[in-house]
Amino acid sequence: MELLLPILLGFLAALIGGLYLLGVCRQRQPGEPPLDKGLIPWLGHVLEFRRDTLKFIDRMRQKHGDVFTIQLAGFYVTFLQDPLSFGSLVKESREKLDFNKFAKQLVLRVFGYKAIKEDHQILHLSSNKHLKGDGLEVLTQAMMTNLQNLMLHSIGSAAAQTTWMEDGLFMYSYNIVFRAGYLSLYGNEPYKSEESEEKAKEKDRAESEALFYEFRKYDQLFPNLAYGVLPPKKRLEAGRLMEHFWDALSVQRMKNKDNISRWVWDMQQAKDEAGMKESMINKYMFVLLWASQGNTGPSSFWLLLFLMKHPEAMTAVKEEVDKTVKESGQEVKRGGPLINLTREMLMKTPVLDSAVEETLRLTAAPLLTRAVIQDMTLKMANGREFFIRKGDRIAAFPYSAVHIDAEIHPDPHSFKYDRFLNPDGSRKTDFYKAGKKVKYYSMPWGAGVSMCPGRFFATNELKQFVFLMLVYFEFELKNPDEKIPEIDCRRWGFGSMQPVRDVQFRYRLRY
Ligand code: HEM
Repeated sequence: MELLLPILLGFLAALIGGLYLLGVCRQRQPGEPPLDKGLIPWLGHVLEFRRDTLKFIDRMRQKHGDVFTIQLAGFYVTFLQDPLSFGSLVKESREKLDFNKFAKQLVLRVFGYKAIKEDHQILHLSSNKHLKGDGLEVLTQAMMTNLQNLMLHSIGSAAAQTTWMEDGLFMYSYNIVFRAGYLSLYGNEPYKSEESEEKAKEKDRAESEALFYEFRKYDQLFPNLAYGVLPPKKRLEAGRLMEHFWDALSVQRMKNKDNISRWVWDMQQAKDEAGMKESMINKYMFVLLWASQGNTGPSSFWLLLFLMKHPEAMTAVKEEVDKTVKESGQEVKRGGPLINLTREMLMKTPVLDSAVEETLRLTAAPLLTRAVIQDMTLKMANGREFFIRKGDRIAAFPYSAVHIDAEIHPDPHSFKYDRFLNPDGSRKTDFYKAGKKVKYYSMPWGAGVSMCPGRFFATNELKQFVFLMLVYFEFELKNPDEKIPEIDCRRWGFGSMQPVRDVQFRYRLRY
């Protein structure tokens, strides 16, 4: 008996420790948000959450209100779903809420990249210089040249002039916008003479096509890879794809390119100066490819589709596009020069701006997550306060909290191209809930420290693509009565959503 007692006590301690680790022992303390651990120890609600994040969060919100803590695969995550209180999450100091810790783990798992402490500063320095203001002018011009190379290379051939081409709208849009964006950021094949220019352009087209093909494979594995639930065979495939991208985007390969964007170039240099190994910089190039090309393509699909399904929106945008071209003194005609769509022209399109914002409201659904570094108090707009524990996470899912809130955006599931326009044609930024102005009325780019640094370039890319489609092509849905496809709910939380199926359309040159 004397011998048995310590063994029994040891066993009991291990059992309690185990249960504690599995989260079974955690209880809601006074002042904390409602706690919902789910039925499965440690895993908690992760399966339901992964299956359909939107549905799950709405169910929790109905049960608990706008703030609740749930258990997700070993983490306790407090969801803040009151849009009037988003400031508490977005503006909280970095000593209390940290974005990097969470992002570091993710980029290692999904891109093989080991983050360094200078990363965020390097990214923001380069983005502030080259993805906004004057720096953006250069990139917008590069995008224009590359879009025209990809979309109009067959111009001049008699067949291309009259023949209808058929394609899936999602694949067509994603393909063109991905490839043009990639070439604009990572550079073009160099050439020395006019003859070799055509060859170089052809090589750009072929190489970017091959890259897109591989990117789509990775894209489809991504959500499960990010959640660490890929089956072994697919994990191997993801590993093989990663290696392909590290090589395809490597510093060595880029040395042979022309027109590499300063955005990418400056970051390569800064990481080199910070002492990072070249093989790790190659991996970072893949992080940047993912961040810059994974969202804009799908968003361009939704934008074109919404316009095609809403003739009044299409007419308004088309009128604005025609007017902008005319006011620039240019004319599009058969055999004439290609139009030069400048950043200045892109700044005179409030109707298209509103259509882009509306598209992103309906189809961009990021999950904002922060690690809680110190015990803290979450202050709500209505004066309530909640204690949050160190080691937990705080998250917001603006899609359900704001984007489709019927009070903020009446008839929230309908596409209204002028939702973000005032009657005088200026941008509408006044939206209300319970009589209070909502500052964060749409959050496709996230917010605060991790807000998308590429948002101005992304908006330009979407506008350039639609602009060129309207100027150069006639296009229509193969089946005009076909319904807008549902959103693929496996991707909630990952930025721009994708459709569950493609939609066939046809297009041909107008001139
Ligand atoms: C429609 C297109 C796009 C959407 C909807 C989008 C959305 C987002 C969102 C929601 C985040 C924040 C993620 C978080 O808080 O965890 C983000 C981050 C980021 N985006 Fe975008 N993005 C788009 C296009 C772009 C483009 C074109 C670029 C670059 C040229 C870019 C570069 C980045 C980078 C580098 C980050 C990481 C920021 C950081 O770590 O602080 N994005 N994006």
